Amino acid sequence: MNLSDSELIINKDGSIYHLNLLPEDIATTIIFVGDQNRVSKVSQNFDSIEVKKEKREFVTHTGHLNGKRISVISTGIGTDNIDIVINELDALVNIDFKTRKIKEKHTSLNFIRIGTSGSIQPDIPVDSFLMSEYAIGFDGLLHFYDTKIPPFTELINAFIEHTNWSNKKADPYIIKYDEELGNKILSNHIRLGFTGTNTGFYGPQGRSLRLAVQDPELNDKLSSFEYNNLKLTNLEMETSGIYTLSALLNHKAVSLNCIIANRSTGDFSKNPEVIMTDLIKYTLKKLTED
Ligand SMILES: O=P(O)(O)O[C@H]1O[C@H](CO)[C@@H](O)[C@H]1O
Ligand SMILES: O=c1cc[nH]c(=O)[nH]1
Repeated sequence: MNLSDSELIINKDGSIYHLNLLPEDIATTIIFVGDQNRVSKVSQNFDSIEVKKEKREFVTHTGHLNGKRISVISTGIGTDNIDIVINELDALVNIDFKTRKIKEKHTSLNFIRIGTSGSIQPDIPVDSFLMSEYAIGFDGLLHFYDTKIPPFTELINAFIEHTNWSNKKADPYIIKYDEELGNKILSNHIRLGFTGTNTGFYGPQGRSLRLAVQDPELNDKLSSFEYNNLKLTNLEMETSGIYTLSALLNHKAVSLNCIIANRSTGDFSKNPEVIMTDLIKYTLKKLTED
């Protein structure tokens, strides 16, 4: 089946609609960052930079480090942007833009998110690093796809009961990291965690400036939830979407979090840029050593 012009949208120069990238512009190892200014903080560590392109909040640099080709792309904020980024990256490698047909040979990409996040446990301090072993999505993205991902039904039901989850919100869903890719990056500098992916930074993460939230106890319920020794550790805004689309499209994904806020103690990192630089350098070292 040929994909129509309105489904697979290709710009006049042959690049994909939002990312503005050609198939040859991306490596198979791709680092995601939320903030476009973080892209050059990653690529300044490369030995050489081959591609620099951007459109909207999606900035891409592709280069080489220690003989390995790596891309870094800013996703902007939220799983709605992740839906665009991962579908378009997958199209770049798995759809033939000339015939508009899905290629017979599948190419698998490695996605590594390097993001910031807020801890919800007092013993996970600011300036620490966390790899999301599991993510629970409060954003609903998974429900728009015909998914065969096995649901963690008992865990989700226990969560819904513990939090008295409002049925006006999207049904939470749970999804795991890619263990093989995770093990390549993991060390005793990084703890494994269970990450909540929210559809906003304020109300959805229980922050109240001038607006009251629907459930002021929600963050306490999130941090007190425990099921088979699994406790929720931190909140951010992309991981569940990255894990879901990677699993559905047969790519590998891992999400790394710099803990810059601790929601239970009220702390915020004194120098988030320094700890982010540490995590970037650490991750690049792990990705390029063999
Ligand atoms: O620092 P990034 O990677 O953007 O990640 C976190 O920061 C943003 C909110 O400030 C959200 O995108 C959240 O997931
Ligand atoms: O508390 C936080 C900190 C960073 N990013 C988030 O989404 N939440």
